[in-house]
Amino acid sequence: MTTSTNGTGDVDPAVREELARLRDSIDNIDAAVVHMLAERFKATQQVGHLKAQHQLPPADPAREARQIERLRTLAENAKLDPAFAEKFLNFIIAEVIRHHERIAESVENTINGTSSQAN
Ligand SMILES: O=C(O)C(=O)C[C@]1(C(=O)O)C=C[C@@H](O)C=C1
Repeated sequence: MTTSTNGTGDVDPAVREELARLRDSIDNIDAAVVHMLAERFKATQQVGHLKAQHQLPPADPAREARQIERLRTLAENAKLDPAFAEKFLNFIIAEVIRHHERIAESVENTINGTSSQAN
């Protein structure tokens, strides 16, 4: 293995620059992911309210199966591990379902005249 230190323990400036450039790109991607997730959760909050108002169940396993199938194909085409893409989507959906359940409880409590609020 080659070393990028110059013998005094300092990292080669060219390597340091390349690392900084790549980290800038990673920071931009992470920011985009956060913004996209925020938009997704804004949409799913609205779905949660719609479902609660019309007594629809928080989870829709058939819809999830279609989403997973679609995301796995997208991941394969993008050379991303489809198993990772599936785990990531399941992780997000589990959180969405938790939010849906909280919203449903809150709507029920409102109908029954008991307090508490979810947004
Ligand atoms: O599409 C819905 O019905 C949703 O509630 C959204 C969503 C999702 O996060 O994509 C969440 C829960 C359902 O099981 C399926 C999909």
